[in-house]
Amino acid sequence: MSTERIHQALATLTDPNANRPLPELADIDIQEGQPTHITITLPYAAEQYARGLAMLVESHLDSQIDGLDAKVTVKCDVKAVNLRDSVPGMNGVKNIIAVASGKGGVGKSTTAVNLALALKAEGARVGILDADIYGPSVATMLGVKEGTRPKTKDEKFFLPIEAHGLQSMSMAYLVTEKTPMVWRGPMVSGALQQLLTQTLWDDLDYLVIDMPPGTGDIQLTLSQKVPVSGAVIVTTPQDIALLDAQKGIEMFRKVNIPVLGVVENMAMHVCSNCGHVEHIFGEGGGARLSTDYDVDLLESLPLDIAIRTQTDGGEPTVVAEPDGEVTAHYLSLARKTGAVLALQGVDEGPEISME
Ligand SMILES: Nc1ncnc2c1ncn2[C@@H]1O[C@H](COP(=O)(O)OP(=O)(O)OP(=O)(O)O)[C@@H](O)[C@H]1O
Repeated sequence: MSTERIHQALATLTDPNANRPLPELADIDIQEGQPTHITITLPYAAEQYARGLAMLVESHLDSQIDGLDAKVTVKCDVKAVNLRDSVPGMNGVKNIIAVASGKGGVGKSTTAVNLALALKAEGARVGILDADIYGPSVATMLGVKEGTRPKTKDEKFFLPIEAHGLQSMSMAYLVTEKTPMVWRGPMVSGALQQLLTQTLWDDLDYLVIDMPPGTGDIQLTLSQKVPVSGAVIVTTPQDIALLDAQKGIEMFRKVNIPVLGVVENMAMHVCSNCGHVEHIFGEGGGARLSTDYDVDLLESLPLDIAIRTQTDGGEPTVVAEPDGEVTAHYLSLARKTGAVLALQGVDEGPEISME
C-alpha cells in the first residue's frame, strides 16, 4: 500500500477543531506493514478527543482503501507559537493566551478559569495569571483560601500556587484586603509584567491571562509588553457588549496579536423546570460579530445557574462536572482555541514591542 495513497485519503479528512484538512496541521507518520501503523500528532491539547479521532481515521481509511489494515494512534504535542526568544522572563511558557472582554461582567474570568481547566483536562500543562487587577476573582474561583501567599525563591521569584492542577498567580495573593487598589495605568502594567516574569512557571504549554476588562491604555500597554500568542474575546450576545467586543478585536489587531476567536457567553438560558430555551441577551450576535470581523466563533455557552454557583464557589464547572454538558462546551472551546492558535504559525507572529 503506497503511503501516497494514504496521504491522499487523509487529505479529505477535516480536523473539526481547526476546521482545516487534517494534514495541514497534524504531523503524520506512516509505518508500512501488516497492519500499517499511522501516528497522527496534533499540535494542540486534545487528549479527550484523540481516541475518537483515531477510530474515525481508521474507519475513513477502511472505507477509502480496500484491503488496508490500519492501526491509528493519535498523540498531542503542543507547539510553541510566536514566542520570541528575545522576550525576557518567559522561560517555561510555550504559549500565552489572553482572555479579554470589551465590557465588564460578561463572564471573562469564568471563561478564563474554565478554559484553563479544560486545556488541562485535554492533557496540557496550564497556568493562569489573574491580570484583572481591580477585581481579581481567579483565586476565589479556583478555591484558593484567602490569605494564601506564594512561596518565593532566592527572594526574587514567586512560585505559582497550585489549584485544581493549574499553576496560578494573582495580585490577590500579594495584597491584603486593606491595600488600596487605586492604581494608575503604568503602575498596573508594570506590576503585572513583574508578576508575569518573576513567577517561576514550570514547563507550561499554555498560560491563560485573565485580562482586565475594557480596551483602554492598560489593556493596550499590557498587550504590547506581554508576549501574547493569541487573544480570546468574551462577549454576551447583546448589542452593547458586542460593540465593546469589536473594540477589543480592533485593539489586539492594532498591536498585531492574533484574535483566535470570540466566545459568546450567556448565549441562551435553558429553563431548569421545563427545558424551554430563551435567548435572554438576543440571538446570533456572536455569529454576526465573527462574520463581520472574520474571526472564529469558538463557542456559545449557556446562561446556567450551575456555572455561577460552581465557579464562584471555588469548584469551576469543568472540575465539578467533568462529564457534564456544559463542560463539553468548555472542552470544545479549549480544543478549538489550541487548534486555531497552532494554525497561527511561527512566521506570522505578532511584533512584540518592548519600549
Ligand atoms: N455562563 C454563565 N452562566 C451563569 N452565570 C455566569 C456565566 N458566566 C459568568 N457567570 C457569572 O457572572 C458573574 C460575572 O462573571 P465574571 O466575574 O466571570 O465576569 P467578568 O467579565 O470577569 O467580570 P469583571 O469584568 O468584573 O472582571 C459571576 O458571578 C459568574 O459566576
